[in-house]
Amino acid sequence: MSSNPNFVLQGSALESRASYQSGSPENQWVEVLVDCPEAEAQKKLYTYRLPSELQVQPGDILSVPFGAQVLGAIAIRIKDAPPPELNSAKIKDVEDVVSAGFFPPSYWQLLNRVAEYYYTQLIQVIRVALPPGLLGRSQRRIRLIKGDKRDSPIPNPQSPIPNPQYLSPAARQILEILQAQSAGDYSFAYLQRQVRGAYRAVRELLRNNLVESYLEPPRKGRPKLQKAVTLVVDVFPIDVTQRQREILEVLRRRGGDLWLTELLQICNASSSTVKTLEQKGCVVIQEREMLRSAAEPALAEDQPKELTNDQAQALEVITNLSGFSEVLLHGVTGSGKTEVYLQAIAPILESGQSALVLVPEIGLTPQLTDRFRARFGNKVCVYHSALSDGERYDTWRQMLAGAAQVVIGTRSAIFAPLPRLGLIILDEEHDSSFKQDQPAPTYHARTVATWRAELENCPLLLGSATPSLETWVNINQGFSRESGIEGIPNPQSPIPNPQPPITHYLSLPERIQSRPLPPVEVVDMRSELQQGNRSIFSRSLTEGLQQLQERGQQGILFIHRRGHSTFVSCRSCGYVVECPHCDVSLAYHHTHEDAAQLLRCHYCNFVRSHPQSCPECGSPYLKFFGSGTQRVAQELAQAFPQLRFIRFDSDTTRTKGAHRTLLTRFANGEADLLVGTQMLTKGLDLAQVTLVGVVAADGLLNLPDYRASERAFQTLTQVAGRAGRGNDPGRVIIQTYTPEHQVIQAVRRHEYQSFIETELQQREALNYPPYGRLILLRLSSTDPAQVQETAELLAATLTQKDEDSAGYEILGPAPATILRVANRYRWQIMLKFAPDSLPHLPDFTELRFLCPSSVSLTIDVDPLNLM
Ligand SMILES: Nc1ncnc2c1ncn2[C@@H]1O[C@H](COP(=O)(O)OP(=O)(O)OP(=O)(O)O)[C@@H](O)[C@H]1O
Ligand SMILES: [Zn+2]
Ligand SMILES: [Zn+2]
Repeated sequence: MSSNPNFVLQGSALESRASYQSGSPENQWVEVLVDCPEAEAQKKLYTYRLPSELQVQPGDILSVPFGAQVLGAIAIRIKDAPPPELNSAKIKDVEDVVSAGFFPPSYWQLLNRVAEYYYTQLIQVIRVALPPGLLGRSQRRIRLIKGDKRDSPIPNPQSPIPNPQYLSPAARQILEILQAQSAGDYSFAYLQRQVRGAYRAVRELLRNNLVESYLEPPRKGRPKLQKAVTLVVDVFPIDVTQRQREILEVLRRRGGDLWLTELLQICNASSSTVKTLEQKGCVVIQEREMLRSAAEPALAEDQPKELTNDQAQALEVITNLSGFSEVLLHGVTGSGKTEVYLQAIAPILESGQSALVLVPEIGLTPQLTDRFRARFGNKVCVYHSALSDGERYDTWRQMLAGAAQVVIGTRSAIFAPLPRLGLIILDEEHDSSFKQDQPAPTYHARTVATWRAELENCPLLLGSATPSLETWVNINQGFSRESGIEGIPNPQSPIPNPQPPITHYLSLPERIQSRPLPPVEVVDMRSELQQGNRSIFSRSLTEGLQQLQERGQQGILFIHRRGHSTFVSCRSCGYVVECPHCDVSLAYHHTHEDAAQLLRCHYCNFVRSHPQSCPECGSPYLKFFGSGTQRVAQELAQAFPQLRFIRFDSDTTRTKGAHRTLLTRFANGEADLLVGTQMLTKGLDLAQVTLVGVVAADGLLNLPDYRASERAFQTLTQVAGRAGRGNDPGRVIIQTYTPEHQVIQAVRRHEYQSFIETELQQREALNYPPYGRLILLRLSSTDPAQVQETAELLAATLTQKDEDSAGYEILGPAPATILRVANRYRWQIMLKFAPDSLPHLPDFTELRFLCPSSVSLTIDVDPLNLM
């Protein structure tokens, strides 16, 4: 394992840094992030005094006394004075620098930039970036530097016992203790117990380069070691028995390398037999690190495909990029964007660099990760929040090791500590799951990716069939800025450029093999009703579903909501059953015939049984409104008893691996139809899917949000794009009560560009993103009066700032669309401003200072979700 020069993780690499120079300024203090649960609960930085002989930079890893322990900590800020509220006599000293420059400067800059832009504390950003427990409860240890490794001032480097005359008695005592033990290695705490003045004495020894200090990684995160058996001879010696020969043969057939347990299992042998083989010099048994990467099935190898012309052109531009640039790969659904990513990554890996690929939700796209694994094998590493802490820790260590690799991950993987980054890719860049609403930092992975690419001086590739308006405008502006052309970039006539533009627009306007995009049929559900069809399935959709089995094809049915019905209401008095903790109606859940009938809150998860009669007037006539996945599933079972379907929503995919299992069953043809929500719109590439049905598009269209149209267009286009990706032509049926809606019309005609132009005009008129910027202050409290008062106070404070030409407009304060969620009352203040003039907001601590402890405040920068 080669160690990377920038990220130094103790335990795998040692840092012997000359940080003990004298003459550094007296009286400095350092604020540190201490990594342990107690400190974390306090949500604050701790201040320590810097002994004059220590030189510390932000980003260094230190060891500090904390309570009775000595813990790992990250230096955040150097200060010339201690905080006034602390008694400076009581401030403890930093013990030592354990690892200098743990964060390379560019990475440290990135974290600081995120903290600044998103009005949040650096400590919060570091928590998002670091896997939990990376430094937690690390133990500081001291070990002898062996004579041959010592580039010391001692004349004879081979001398086993250095001349101790110039050392203090305490230092000599410690040296003796270490030398008396074969490994020459003790915990610092142990030495402190044995020797008075151990602290100074160890520093003396460090200064003389006689010992080294390191942090032992936390126990729970320790790499898992396991015995591996490696074949080391080509020709088997004659003295091996028949049985031993069999074992060697197995090992050879399996590539000469197996875990011991595996080998024993396969051969049904005992470990003593394998030991004998080791004694005979045929194999070596070694402890090796076993990476706890999430278990994934073995995959057949996959070769690069021969590219279409469009793909080849796009790839050519991408591979010729050098340095920072932003590239939009705008390819219709099924146009082969993923193949372009794969072939863009290959040369990066060959040159010893790494690539980072961000995807919306990893569980939903096992197919995508499979394609990467099939192409790049064990160079692929998956990183997302659903991994266990141990898995995350291992993945981090693997990334730090610095070998060329591909990391595929969700939002937070943008902070993956990959050295030598050569390319960043965001697949489905328009997807809103790249944005974190809360907790802070409320970052958008695309924004952070832009900064990271800039800092690492590498290209950023954004891929989508339906690019976000932000990206569209951004690419367009960069393009025209550099090349001097106005308006929408035209990929058909690339403008010759003396200097390469910093943004590029690449288009894949056709599907692979010139397959047509599926025709989209819009069904007006009002006329269905007029003609006497009361079913939730139109006649077209019914016919389409009936044909599936006959033709041996598969379909996808998209429903906007999970559950059975969105709400339950009394026919006699109109009462609607609501959540006792939130201002929303409860959704009715009924999964199958014998299952309990439940009412569930989709905001706080409150559950109650379904009442037999109206809680208000006692009437037995309760009616269900709004169809969710369960209701549709029940109606399907009634109307099409032969049809085999799989329900795919967050209720059926709760368990680990459920996504993969259900999708694999579907791909294997165990069902005719996949019925589900939003989750199935992404990246599904199945040749046998010909029919896509949208049961009711209206739920998507009429949301109280300025982004509703953009989002509806993206979702419907993506879901429609699942049809007809193989040889059989596809067909899409969208049912709606508003067939004339511009979103429906744009989806029907596969018209991205004209849709987006209309949309952009509306945004510009209202000064909404991407033309204006927004910051949303979210306040919440269990006390309705207090949160309202605080919101008013904050708004008043911000208004004063406004008079000093703060450069923003204030909307609100106003109660959130749903005032109460999980017993917390929510208020909001919106700030609107021009994108090029940063507002002069009071900083976070100032605003936070105005909030009583019972009111929590989140600053959502560039919010996507305004609810
Ligand atoms: N050059 C090629 N020749 C043959 N098949 C290809 C080629 N490029 C891609 N494909 C295949 O075409 C299918 C669609 O490609 P892919 O899934 O990459 O499209 P996409 O643009 O990412 O789609 P979406 O955005 O809809 O998820 C895949 O099965 C892929 O293996
Ligand atoms: Zn009633
Ligand atoms: Zn609730």
